[in-house]
Amino acid sequence: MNTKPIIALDFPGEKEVMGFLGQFEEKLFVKIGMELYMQEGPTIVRKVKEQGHDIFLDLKLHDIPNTVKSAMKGLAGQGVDLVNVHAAGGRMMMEGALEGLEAGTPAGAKRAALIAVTQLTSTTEQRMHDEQKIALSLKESVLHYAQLTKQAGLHGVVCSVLEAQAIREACGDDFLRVTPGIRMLGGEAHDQQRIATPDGAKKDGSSLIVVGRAITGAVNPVKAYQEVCNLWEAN
Ligand SMILES: O=C(O)c1cc(=O)[nH]c(=O)n1[C@@H]1O[C@H](COP(=O)(O)O)[C@@H](O)[C@H]1O
Repeated sequence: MNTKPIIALDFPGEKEVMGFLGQFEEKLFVKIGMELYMQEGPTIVRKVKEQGHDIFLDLKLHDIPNTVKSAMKGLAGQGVDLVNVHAAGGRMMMEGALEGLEAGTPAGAKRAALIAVTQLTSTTEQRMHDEQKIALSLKESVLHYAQLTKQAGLHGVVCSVLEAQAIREACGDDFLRVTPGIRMLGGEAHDQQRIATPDGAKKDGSSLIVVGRAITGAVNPVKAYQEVCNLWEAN
């Protein structure tokens, strides 16, 4: 798997995406999430893919097993490299997602890696207790979801950097820890609660980092991306 920082293309439409990507000379690893996909659909996936970039399609599926299986079957034909579901959907749902992905991947094509979101990086332990009524610590909840995800046969999880090391120890180094909530030192957190710097992420056990606004909101996105890469690759 490509280990470059994944840039979250959280833009309202194709025009903004192409304007952004046009500033880069190298091939990137990008994330197409709900904001963009709801506007542009599979077309934007195809167009970004045609430019040679790797794609994490982040639609965070969470439904009954049969529905997620069928949806994944459809997504599998879009040629993306990484896709996700919510671990809270349960083991059967995750197994269904994997089956759908296998069934929908065209013969001879490489199957996308499948990961599950544990606790969103915008969640605090207090909010998890109050709103989800989970009585564990946040780290225990994330670890529980990671182990459930591993039992279901998926390739890894989305978590914050704060839990990455514990997941590596419990689930092994090959089990992906994909960590959003990345900020440069002193950068604005926005709606994120569990944040870390790119070098902190590397030191604390992330396998891949997802970076959105620290790059897309920068005056010079190419320079910001290079700074993130330098910190991520330094250790
Ligand atoms: O699955 C994700 O990618 C995801 C999970 C999570 O727990 N937290 C999280 O922020 N994300 C995504 O990662 C990106 C983070 O964006 P920034 O906060 O702008 O860096 C967004 O596109 C989120 O949708």
